[in-house]
Amino acid sequence: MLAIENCRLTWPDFTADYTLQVKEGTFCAVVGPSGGGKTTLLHMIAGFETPESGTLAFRGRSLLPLSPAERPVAIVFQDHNLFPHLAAAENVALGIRPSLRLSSGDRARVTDMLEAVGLKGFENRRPGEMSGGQRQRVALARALISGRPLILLDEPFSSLDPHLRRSMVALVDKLRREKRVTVIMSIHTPEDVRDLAEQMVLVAGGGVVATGSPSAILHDPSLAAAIAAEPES
Ligand SMILES: Nc1ncnc2c1ncn2[C@@H]1O[C@H](COP(=O)(O)OP(=O)(O)OP(=O)(O)O)[C@@H](O)[C@H]1O
Repeated sequence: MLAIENCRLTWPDFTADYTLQVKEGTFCAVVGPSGGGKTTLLHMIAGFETPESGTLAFRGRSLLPLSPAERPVAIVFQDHNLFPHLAAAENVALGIRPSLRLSSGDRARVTDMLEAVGLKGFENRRPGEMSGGQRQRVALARALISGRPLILLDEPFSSLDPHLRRSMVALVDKLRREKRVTVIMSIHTPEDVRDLAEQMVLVAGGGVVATGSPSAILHDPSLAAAIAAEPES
């Protein structure tokens, strides 16, 4: 279980206070209006933002004393954060060996992971030689190969066309099951995750406004205004 209780962050123009529980192994989608606090929530779980108060624990252990590198968390950013001068295999290998001194076992794991995300044969391609969807597959592979049980994805597919976006969400869901990880993904287009996410969290005004099954959230008339505030990317 990921348990977040009254985690508060204050900036001059924005106050956030998050309370949320996510069961392990779940596909959890975070939706809500632009500027509502989705990215801030993910950054806080990853350790890039530190709450002034509250508790944040995974498997009963507080994450707050841990640096981002020490947390059981891997994050995929919207802009993928790949190193442009490194090949796909090296970018993925950074998830297990930041030094890039790879054993033959490491190389085999990288090849297997690239195959799992549908990039067999792309080992030597650099990010600039791949499409947006392929780059996000590399970023996903790097997050998954780390073996960290909590995978955060911050609007990872919003630059992709709707068809590709949906197939990437389906890939994330398939890999979540295979690798038995917990996925928390923020997304601007709730309909893309309606059939696959088990938990949907509506974040607005710096807090969790509602959480439940996607159909419960998306069919609740009192939440429609906040959800409809979402621009189609
Ligand atoms: N380091 C910071 N310092 C000050 N304000 C910040 C900081 N980080 C985020 N904010 C503010 O927090 C608010 C929430 O931002 P956040 O990026 O979490 O929203 P979001 O829901 O992810 O939006 P979007 O859907 O547009 O990505 C915004 O008003 C933003 O300006």
